Amino acid sequence: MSQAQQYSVGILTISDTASADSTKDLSGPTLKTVFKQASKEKITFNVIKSAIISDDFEQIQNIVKTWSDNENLDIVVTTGGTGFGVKDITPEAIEPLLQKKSPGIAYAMITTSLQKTPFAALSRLVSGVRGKTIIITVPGSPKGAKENLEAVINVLPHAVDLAKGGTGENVHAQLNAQKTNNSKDESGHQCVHNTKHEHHHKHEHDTTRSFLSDPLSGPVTQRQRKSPYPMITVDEALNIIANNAEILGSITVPVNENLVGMVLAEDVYAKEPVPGYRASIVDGYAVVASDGPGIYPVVGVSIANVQSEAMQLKPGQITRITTGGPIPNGATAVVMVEDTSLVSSSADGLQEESVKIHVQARNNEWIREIGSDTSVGTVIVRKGELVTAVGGEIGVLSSVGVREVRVYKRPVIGILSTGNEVVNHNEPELKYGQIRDSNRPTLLAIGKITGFEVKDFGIVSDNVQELENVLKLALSQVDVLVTTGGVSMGEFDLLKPTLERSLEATIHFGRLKMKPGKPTTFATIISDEYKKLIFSLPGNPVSATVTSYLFVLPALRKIAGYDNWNLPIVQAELSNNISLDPRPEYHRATISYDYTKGKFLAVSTGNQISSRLLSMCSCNALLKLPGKTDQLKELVKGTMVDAILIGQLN
Ligand SMILES: Nc1nc2c(c(=O)[nH]1)N[C@H]1C(S)=C(S)[C@@H](COP(=O)(O)OP(=O)(O)OC[C@H]3O[C@@H](n4cnc5c(N)ncnc54)[C@H](O)[C@@H]3O)O[C@H]1N2
Ligand code: MOO
Ligand SMILES: [Mg+2]
Repeated sequence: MSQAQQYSVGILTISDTASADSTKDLSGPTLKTVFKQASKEKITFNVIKSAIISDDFEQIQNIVKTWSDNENLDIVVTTGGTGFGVKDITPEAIEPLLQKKSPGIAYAMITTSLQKTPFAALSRLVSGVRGKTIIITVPGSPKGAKENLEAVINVLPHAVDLAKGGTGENVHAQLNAQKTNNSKDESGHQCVHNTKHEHHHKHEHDTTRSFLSDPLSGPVTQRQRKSPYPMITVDEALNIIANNAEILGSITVPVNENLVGMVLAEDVYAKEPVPGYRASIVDGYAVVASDGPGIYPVVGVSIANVQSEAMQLKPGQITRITTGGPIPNGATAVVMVEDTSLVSSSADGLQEESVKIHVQARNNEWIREIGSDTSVGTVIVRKGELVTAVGGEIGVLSSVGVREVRVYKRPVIGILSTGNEVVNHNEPELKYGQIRDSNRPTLLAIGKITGFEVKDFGIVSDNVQELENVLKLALSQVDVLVTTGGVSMGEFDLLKPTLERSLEATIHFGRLKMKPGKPTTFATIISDEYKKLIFSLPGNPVSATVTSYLFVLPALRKIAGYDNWNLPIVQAELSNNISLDPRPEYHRATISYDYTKGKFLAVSTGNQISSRLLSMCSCNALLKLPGKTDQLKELVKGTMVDAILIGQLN
């Protein structure tokens, strides 16, 4: 405890002027001084990274990501680009990188500045946590930067400690020992250490709301000509989705065939043994093994049926028994009927009187002991496990007297297509420019085959009001909403602004480094006290299908409580050369097991253009191909690649 706590810091100056001439950067050095002055014997801040860049979206993101993800800095402070100037984009670049937002930090900074100037109201600061790094943005003016950092610097060590999984107590002690000038803790303020706790109320983002999408009412002449959405990787996207996909709770359901497709919310144990009594494995005679071969009187019948109590057998006696029948007390083995012969029968010829046993039975031969199949207390299904029809879980649960189990609630999914040109697929005739809706039938089918309840919300035209109405209606009825179309750069691509501006949804990402599926959009909204997920998939039919497997299905599986919600991946050998796309590609292929080679072989489904839905036909795997580089333009036949299994192996 006496050792000083060390915190690594990076300072990023974001300014066109300063990046052209570093001597113009005054805020960077000012912030460094603030950190130096705040370093005392117990807590020291070490500024180990600093950089000056222009107001460039991608550069900002790259540096902040590197400093947090690769360099593992404790604190990253950016200065500049937080105002209302046309070039100011720092909050827009930083916000998508934050895995947890901390509007309180921005609030503390702005409140302090407001005491000096009303213009502080124009400050658009954002802050939060990425991994184990606390990221804060401060204004570009040296005065504002200093003032703002000083307002929060004393809470940063505590924030870092919590972000790193600590309790924060250590830092509290250090801070108290250091007797910092504004220690709130001395006045009895309690910190919340439960970092898992989430507040589910509607305006969680209000203090930091900022939009990347175009305004809804603006003319086409004013649309952004470059997507403002940072292009993130598929893995980053899956992480974001996983952080937002939460289990919905559990329900108790009876054990029957409807349990198939549900995921257990508890470990389930056998309540009764199987068999519940010592039982015969064959049809024959229960004997006392030590009697040996010989002729014995048949003193009773022990058939697989109700018996009030076990019969009693003495040495020198045998009983007839059927498969599954209860072994009489005193019997030590069963002899198969094939190893016996009838010696005498009753006068009416209906009953066996005595039988010859031809063989020497071994003790316990052909006897299933109580609980030898399933003993009491055996785990039958574990929490997080899926109940399948092949797995036999339903049968075993039935056999041991488990009549009900607790399972996770399954998410209800809504599906809709968007587009003025899109018409129902069974329309008798198409007008020029119309296309048949193939996305909705496909996604409805995927939802159904993967065991989820799907609701169809039809085709919605590219009209903000109609979109808003249907989206709201759908969101009131489902847990996860999947839309297709209208997420790219076209003037009728209205999903992003409608979600963000009309529905007040939070868009977590709007562009991915992948093919197909680049404009895939993921948003969340708090509705009916629940966090609902919205996947706005691209309209191109292949893109919609591929992204529904890659993103929607894992999310549904996570919500449904699957322990293992990722899709299975196998390695497969390419059967053709494949030229690489600049973006990492999810190439549709048919994979099958080749016994002579002892591996899976992958055959491409042909032309992979995102409109060619035929490339999905007979596809059972998505090959994960890397993006093209100067060194690697093509993967040759024979290369082993990861294949995400989306269909049956034939
Ligand atoms: N200037 C740019 N244009 C495009 C970009 C880009 O980055 N810059 N991205 C391209 C990519 S990649 C994709 S993918 C598509 C995504 O488009 P949207 O999500 O906006 O979808 P729409 O524009 O509504 O439609 C695209 C295409 O798909 C057909 N479609 C739509 N819905 C259905 C349906 N339910 N069933 C069958 N087919 C459907 C639609 O008619 C269009 O042909 O954007 C590129 N453009
Ligand atoms: O990424 Mo888009 O999905 O090429 O077609
Ligand atoms: Mg479009």
